[in-house]
Amino acid sequence: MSGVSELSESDKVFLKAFLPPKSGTRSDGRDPGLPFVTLTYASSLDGMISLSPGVRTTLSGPETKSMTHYLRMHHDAILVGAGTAIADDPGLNSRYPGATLDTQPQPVIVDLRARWDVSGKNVLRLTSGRQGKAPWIISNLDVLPNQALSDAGGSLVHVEFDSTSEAGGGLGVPHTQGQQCSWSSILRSLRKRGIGSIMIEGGARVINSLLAEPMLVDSVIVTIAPTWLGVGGVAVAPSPKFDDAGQRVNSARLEHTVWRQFGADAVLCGRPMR
Ligand SMILES: NC(=O)C1=CN([C@@H]2O[C@H](COP(=O)(O)OP(=O)(O)OC[C@H]3O[C@@H](n4cnc5c(N)ncnc54)[C@H](OP(=O)(O)O)[C@@H]3O)[C@@H](O)[C@H]2O)C=CC1
Ligand SMILES: Nc1nc(O)c(N)c(N[C@@H]2O[C@H](COP(=O)(O)O)[C@@H](O)[C@H]2O)n1
Repeated sequence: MSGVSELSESDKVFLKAFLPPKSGTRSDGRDPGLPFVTLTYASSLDGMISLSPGVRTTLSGPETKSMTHYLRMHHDAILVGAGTAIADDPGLNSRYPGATLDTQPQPVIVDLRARWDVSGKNVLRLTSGRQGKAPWIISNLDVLPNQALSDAGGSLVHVEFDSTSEAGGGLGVPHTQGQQCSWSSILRSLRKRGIGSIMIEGGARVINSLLAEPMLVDSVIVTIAPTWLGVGGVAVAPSPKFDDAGQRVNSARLEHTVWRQFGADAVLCGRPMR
């Protein structure tokens, strides 16, 4: 049993304006080289997404879990960072009633340092059971994919380091923590591979870095669970931001917000203010 059930018609109506447009691409005349990006995660009342680094933590109740699987079915791809892949061993498929292999999102893992070994992981188990697609791994290394990955039909997506990121780096040079690929490069390379819409689920480093680039994010859908995880949890807290006068300002903000209760949880949808 997946514990995922159909949403009510009114839940679907609530979410509709925040889903990717039917074509899967941006409808507002903006950059066609980028996919429609939905940032979505579950948070506690103290802004935490897990109890401590590397610990898989259930925050969503059954209703918001069902919502997540509904959202997954409405995107071409679903992305997490290496930290999440290592901590959670996620399935990254949609278990929403009626989901077929065709409607499954493409799993994407950002793992530039090849820290995560996909062999024997849930995502491959689901691929072999035809319940999910074989993953793509965003990598900077100029190496052949892991045997288990290529046997399953998955692949590496090569993305260059951002030239402005800490410590530089380049093709084939193992990078140190701190070197980044720009989100724009990652998203553009996925768009070139046919991804028109992508749901980005986390973890904290991925979410925090994307909140600093509101131009790249179309929708934000946050589940808020009625619980506090406490000090030591993994927080969503983007880097501080300063105005031209050097005064501290809010790091990010949503506009056009709507709220709805799903079971015991609240769901907040909005668009990042640019
Ligand atoms: N409640 C929720 O909804 C969710 C909770 N989580 C939780 O979050 C935690 C994991 O968060 P966190 O540790 O921050 O890990 P992340 O999943 O954010 O992964 C971070 C790593 O991904 C790689 N990465 C991400 N973005 C980039 C980029 N632009 N360029 C280069 N590399 C990038 C880096 O790998 P490297 O360091 O190798 O370079 C980085 O360290 C887990 O405990 C998990 O359970 C996760 C998702 C959702
Ligand atoms: N929406 C949501 N609520 C929670 O309580 C969570 N812990 C997460 N985590 C995300 O979901 C992934 C697990 O996915 P599978 O069910 O294994 O497919 C996990 O990796 C996080 O991205 N999300």
